[in-house]
Amino acid sequence: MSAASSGTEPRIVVVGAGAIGCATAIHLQAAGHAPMLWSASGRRFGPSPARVALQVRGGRPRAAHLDLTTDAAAVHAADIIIVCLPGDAYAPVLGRLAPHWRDGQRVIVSGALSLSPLWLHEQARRRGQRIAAIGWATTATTAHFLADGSLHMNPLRERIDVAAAGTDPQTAQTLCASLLGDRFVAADNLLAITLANINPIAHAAEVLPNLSRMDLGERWPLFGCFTGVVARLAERLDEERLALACAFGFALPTLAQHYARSYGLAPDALERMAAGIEARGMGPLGPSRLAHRYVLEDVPYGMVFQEALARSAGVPSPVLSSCIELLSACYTRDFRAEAWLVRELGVDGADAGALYKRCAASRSAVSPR
Ligand SMILES: NC(=O)C1=CN([C@@H]2O[C@H](COP(=O)(O)OP(=O)(O)OC[C@H]3O[C@@H](n4cnc5c(N)ncnc54)[C@H](OP(=O)(O)O)[C@@H]3O)[C@@H](O)[C@H]2O)C=CC1
Ligand SMILES: CC(C)(CO)C(=O)C(=O)O
Repeated sequence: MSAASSGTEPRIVVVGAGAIGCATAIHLQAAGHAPMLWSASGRRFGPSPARVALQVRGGRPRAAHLDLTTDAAAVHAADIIIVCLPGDAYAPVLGRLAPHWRDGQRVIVSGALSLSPLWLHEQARRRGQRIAAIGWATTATTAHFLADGSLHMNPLRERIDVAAAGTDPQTAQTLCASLLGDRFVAADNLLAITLANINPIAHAAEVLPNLSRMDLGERWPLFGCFTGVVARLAERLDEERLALACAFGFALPTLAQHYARSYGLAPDALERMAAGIEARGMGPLGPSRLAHRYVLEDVPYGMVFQEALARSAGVPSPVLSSCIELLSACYTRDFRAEAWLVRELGVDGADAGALYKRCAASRSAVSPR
């Protein structure tokens, strides 16, 4: 019997010691939990510290202390695992952890891209493991490390859409609310939360007009440079995302609504909202190198996935495809070929209705005991 089912505090492990992993763990602590941070590389805090100290900014400056391990046995022992990794870490890190899943575990993918919870759940089933894989459309909060090593983190978002494989959406919602409060909205289908993730399109609009800044290693404020030109590209990409969602019957929040719920602002023109985020000191610097997750994660795991889905559903996505094309040219990389999850899940050329039903069926496929 797990700790959770015996009525004691569930053992929670947060996978990924980046800004979001640390910020999620700190929010969990504030909600009365005792999470353990698990790091694959041990890069940020060293390979073996048991307890790490962080200076936290954003609101009242304070110190936070987190338990940290690099031992996969901690993941095996956990009742709830919260994955805070970029898409390009799914294969190396989750591939390494997969043999350590055990029956009854709930694995939450924060900011899930490319139907990753469906992939985790189906993979586990093939291994004979009964896990519930839960996807959040976005992260619990936004956060970034500052140059002095301190962590800037924002408050929890007002709304996070959640869907699941291996358990029903309401059970997933209740579990998530028990972790971080009443901010989770259950979606029936994992496709809905994948399309609700605005990062791929927002980041494409942000980086494309600023690629030479990244190439030159400049310091530039991400939201401070979110001018009208960025807003117009973001709006066109958002229209295509929402039209695709609509073809599946999902009415999703717009990018402006997402920013409103993430930063406590009133919905407005995107460039004015961005200026508001910047003025409140809530935004990060833009990338100062080309090799950044805004491209390396978001193109193959977000945009190429969305493009394949749009093709399956017969929904035009010319601006999305043009952005993939341009970024592939600028990076001299074939981002479409890098999108292994699209192939692994058989999304390209799939019948859109069949994919929808596969996600729907996965909810009740195997429930953790
Ligand atoms: N930061 C933010 O405000 C937001 C982030 N997100 C999403 O949340 C996720 C995590 O974001 P964030 O914490 O900022 O990201 P980071 O780039 O800081 O990466 C998080 C951690 O993932 C692991 N990792 C990163 N790249 C690789 C790789 N190539 N191979 C193996 N492991 C890797 C590392 O873990 P370790 O150090 O433990 O080895 C790293 O610390 C991303 O998907 C991001 O898009 C979404 C919205 C907002
Ligand atoms: C920039 C931010 C916080 C909001 O778009 C984000 O989504 C990210 O860093 O991944």
